[in-house]
Amino acid sequence: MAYILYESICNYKNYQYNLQVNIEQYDGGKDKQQRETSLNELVTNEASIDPVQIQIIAPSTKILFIPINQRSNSSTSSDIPSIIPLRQLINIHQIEKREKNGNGFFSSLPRFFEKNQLIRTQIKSESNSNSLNSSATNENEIPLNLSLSNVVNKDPEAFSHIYMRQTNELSESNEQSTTSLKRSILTTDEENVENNDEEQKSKTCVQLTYIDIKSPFQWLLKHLIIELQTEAEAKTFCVYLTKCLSILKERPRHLLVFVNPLCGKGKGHSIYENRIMTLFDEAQVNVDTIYTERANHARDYILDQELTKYDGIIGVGGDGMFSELCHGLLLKTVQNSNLDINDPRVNLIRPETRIGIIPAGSTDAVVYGTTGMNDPVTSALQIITGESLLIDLTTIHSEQGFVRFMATMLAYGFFGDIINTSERWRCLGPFRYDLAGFRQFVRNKSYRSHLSITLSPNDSSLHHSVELDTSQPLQETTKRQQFFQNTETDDSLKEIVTPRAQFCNRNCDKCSINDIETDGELRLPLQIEKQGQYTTINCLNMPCRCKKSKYGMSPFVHLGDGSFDLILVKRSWRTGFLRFLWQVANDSRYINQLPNVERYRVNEVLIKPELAHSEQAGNWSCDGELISGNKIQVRVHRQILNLFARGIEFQQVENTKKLKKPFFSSFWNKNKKQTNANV
Ligand SMILES: Nc1ncnc2c1ncn2[C@@H]1O[C@H](COP(=O)(O)OP(=O)(O)OP(=O)(O)O)[C@@H](O)[C@H]1O
Repeated sequence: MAYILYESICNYKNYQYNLQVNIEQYDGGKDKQQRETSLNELVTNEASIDPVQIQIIAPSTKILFIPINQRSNSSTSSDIPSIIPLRQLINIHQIEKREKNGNGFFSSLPRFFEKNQLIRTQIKSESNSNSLNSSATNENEIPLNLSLSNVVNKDPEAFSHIYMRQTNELSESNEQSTTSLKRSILTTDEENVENNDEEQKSKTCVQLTYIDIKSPFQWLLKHLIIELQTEAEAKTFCVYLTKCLSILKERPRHLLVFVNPLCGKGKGHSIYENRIMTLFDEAQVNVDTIYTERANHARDYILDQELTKYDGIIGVGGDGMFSELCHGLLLKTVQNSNLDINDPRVNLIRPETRIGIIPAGSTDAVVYGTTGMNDPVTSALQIITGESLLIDLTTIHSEQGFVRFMATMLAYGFFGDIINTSERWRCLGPFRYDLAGFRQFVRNKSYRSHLSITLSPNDSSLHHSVELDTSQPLQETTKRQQFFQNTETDDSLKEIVTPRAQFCNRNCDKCSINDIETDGELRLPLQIEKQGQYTTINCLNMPCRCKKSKYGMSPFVHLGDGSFDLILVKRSWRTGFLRFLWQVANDSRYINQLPNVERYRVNEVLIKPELAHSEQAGNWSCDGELISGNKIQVRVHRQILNLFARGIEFQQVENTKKLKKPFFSSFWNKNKKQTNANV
């Protein structure tokens, strides 16, 4: 049942609204523990509301702006949202608006303006100036409340010098210009206040800072200043909403932030100081910041220090920084619970602390995979609102024991060799990767390997009309095993084991399946052995999207379903491998249709290079770092990390599109047998 916690009239510009705070009563549904709170916790002594003892669902609380006295359809402002859900509210406070007689403007401008908001305001003030000036001819129609855009319109002289600075400084489009611009507005404003103190009269306004989620991939911070009728009303409104905000338990209050000053060509420092710190300030999140001084600084700090006072650990950097945080946190949990990390069958325990990553690296595959794009502000806002995403990680073991955790991709062969060569060519700068890639492509090396693959039992493609006798799981495994082993051609096997084409969404079905038993059907892992000559063998825990690959190498891998994708690229002519690379860069949804590519969804894989007498093994790379081993075992750990991220909301864009077969696919299929024979 919906309940109105607060109601009054407010003004925004020259429009009037019925302002409501609606809460929803808890009706005994699921998620009780997390969501309920008692209404009397929200109601203070000052409140006029009857402190009824009801349970409410805090996250469903919303602020409504209902237009009143509509004279025409255009009598509401498009700047004001009709609803601000509590989840999207960052903070609220009363501000005092002083108005100059005649040419009124604020003395209390919002504390913080985002760069793009300032630009938008500027553009708006230029384009709307005529219409607003003419609409203000009648005294009764002068806006009761003024935003920055109106201020500029109403008193062009007072702001003309600021306008000049805005134009000059913003055209430089660097972070510093935004900072100095903020200062310039406030300074000018304060000077005017001092000079005209007697002329001013006081009104009470409320500033709401909230997140605008117009695009699911990009979140923006916005400010809204509304005016209430009396100071008491404004105060009650702020008290209620502050209380509501305080019961959002998922929001972090204290964070530890590691900044890699060298990441992404040295942009980590400026991204953090100019764009992110102000957001944490706005949200009143306490932050302890450490600028890393060497590789593994963050990992060692997490391992050595007591971190229980923090609600989360944040890295400002790229995938390497993310990997450091994972290693620090997971190894600490392993130590604390006396687990043997060198045992390939180790069962890890999920750390309680959440990890967040603010993208500032050169690839940012983790952030692309978990938020949909690499926007530092969006990631910071998802941390502030306490979004949560459980993701899988894999352990990598060699014959020597534990090697490392893998978050994005493990590669043997082509991609490992590129990393190895580019390490030796460091003096060439970033260009070395392209050069090493070209060299490797020309060499067209392939490696003979043996793979023991444990297929994921949760992938529905495996339930291919095999009748199960659930009372005898062991026997059943054998039956299935036989079914797969007796499958005659490579093609029919491929059809059965290729994962379903379904993007991993926020709240996706596959990641929310609880166990290996669903629909009364017992799903058991299935073992297959493979042997062949491969140009590259890749294990992907995330899609690995980046600027150079729209969908990543494995677009349908799921973040939390307890499996990862194994992509095998068999030896082929260079043209065959070029097709694979082209498809990865442009549209990897179809790579399994290439004759030389196989894709499996797996729980575990053991990769053993098989070398003839004088042959040299290929190189291994894991999350962009070189690793070594004669045989490598990769094993997934389901939902082992809790990330501050929302997951990707693909459904609006991608799932509505029908997957089309690639242009060449019919040609490939026709010639598949011939190509295989040639190789
Ligand atoms: N102060 C530092 N000096 C040298 N290396 C550092 C420092 N801080 C972190 N590192 C190391 O730098 C490596 C790369 O960092 P990071 O991943 O943040 O940036 P990137 O390489 O630009 O981004 P990406 O991994 O997305 O391509 C990491 O492996 C990390 O261990």
